[in-house]
Amino acid sequence: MTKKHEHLRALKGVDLTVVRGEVLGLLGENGAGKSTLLSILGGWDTADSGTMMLAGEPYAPSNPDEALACGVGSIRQKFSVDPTLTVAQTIFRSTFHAQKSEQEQNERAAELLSEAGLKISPSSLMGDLVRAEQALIEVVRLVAEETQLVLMDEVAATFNDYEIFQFHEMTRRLVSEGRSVIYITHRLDEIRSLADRAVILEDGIISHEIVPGHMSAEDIAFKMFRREVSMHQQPSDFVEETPRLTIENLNGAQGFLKNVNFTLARGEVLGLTGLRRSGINEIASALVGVDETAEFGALRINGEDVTISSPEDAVSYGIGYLSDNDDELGLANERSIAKTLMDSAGITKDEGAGFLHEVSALREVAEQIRKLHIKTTNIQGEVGKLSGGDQQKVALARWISSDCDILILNHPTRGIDVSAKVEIYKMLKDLTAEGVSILLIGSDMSELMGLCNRIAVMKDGEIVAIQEHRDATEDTLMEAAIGDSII
Ligand SMILES: Nc1ncnc2c1ncn2[C@@H]1O[C@H](COP(=O)(O)OP(=O)(O)OP(=O)(O)O)[C@@H](O)[C@H]1O
Repeated sequence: MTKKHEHLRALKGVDLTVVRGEVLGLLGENGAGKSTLLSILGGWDTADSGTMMLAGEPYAPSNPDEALACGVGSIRQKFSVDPTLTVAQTIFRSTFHAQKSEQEQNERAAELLSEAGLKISPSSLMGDLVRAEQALIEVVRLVAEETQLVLMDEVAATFNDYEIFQFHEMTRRLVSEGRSVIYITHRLDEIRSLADRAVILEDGIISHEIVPGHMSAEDIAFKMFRREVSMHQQPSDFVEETPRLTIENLNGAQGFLKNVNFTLARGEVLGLTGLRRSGINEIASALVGVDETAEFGALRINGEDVTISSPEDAVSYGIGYLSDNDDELGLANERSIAKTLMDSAGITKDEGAGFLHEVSALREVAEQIRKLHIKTTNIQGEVGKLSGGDQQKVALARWISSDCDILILNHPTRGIDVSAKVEIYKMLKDLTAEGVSILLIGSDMSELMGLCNRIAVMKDGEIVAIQEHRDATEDTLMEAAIGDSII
């Protein structure tokens, strides 16, 4: 199979076989062509040349509905759900059950949900579910649609360990029933525990086929990047004690956040983690002035009381926020990569030296693109045409090069390949060495352990533990996050 996007040869002759009852991992660095390949398999795009056979029959879907009619369904990287539909309506939306009464749909959905081991009500609104639950419902939908080949593109990028466990359980059930799954992820622990087999896509060509369960993450990374990638990170030494940000008795999110207290020191990375609906995202909304119900006993920056009523206010106080929601990344799809990276207007407090001078600014942009391995042949090209992981790098790079003293980064490395992640860890450490303070909201415990000086764990809208790096392990963090809940 071959495919060009404009002048870029995204797929240069891919040969691939998927057998019944297997999870096939699809690995490769950002921009390698993985999403392009799945888009063609799922009928979202068409190949320039090549043929596909499905169960021995020629297969060439011209749209996703045709693919679904042939038994091929996808959950895409940026899947969206209709928040106004119920769970049952979502599950049956393209099946004959959609014509049945609400009660019948709810009953049948309850059976499917129970077979999948999910405790979600069929009448819940999709908009009330968290992202991981929405993804699980999407899988149930594919089961209801009798999909035989399921394509999953980076669906679990922001899931916590428990959500990944649940998602993998469901995926294994799909294959044990004879379906096949093609699974894209950048989390090598995920691929090692889930995939029976994996292929590595390298610059539009399949370069390796591996059995990931038999290999270490380091060995897989070596095959992917043809060099060693250091997987084990340690946070920088941190000595500064002066609080830069002080939060006292924060209540918000319509009463959900309760008496939250913490400080963030100069040069510190404070992790913030928790299971679903723990309150970690709500803290970010309160801090950047989006949550109108937020009330602070005290909110101090460098010891001074401040009031923040909007993200612009936050920036004026030197607080930058990288959301984990694609729509809130602040990227305009049609803008050029260079302009997006250069124009930190509204982000930089002081549009000083480097950024005023176009030539040195462009040089800086080129350097960022090189360091982060952003795959593009044209820095004047549109941001929206970069691969998903490369767009995330651009969004993050803008904040890294801003003048903000405090960065709130929500799942900053989601969708980014392991090699570029290591570069990003270095950049974040350099920032903290310069005195920048980082509140790192995340679900990947090993990443938090590798970067954070302290990690705060939330549960039910409260901070239930703040663990020093030297005392914390992935297990102690998970125990605090779970508490006495029965999951
Ligand atoms: N619509 C488009 N127009 C132009 N170029 C595109 C378009 N879509 C993708 N590309 C380019 O094709 C290449 C492959 O992109 P693709 O999204 O398939 O990569 P990927 O392996 O899925 O990356 P990631 O891991 O970041 O999701 C990239 O260089 C990307 O910039």
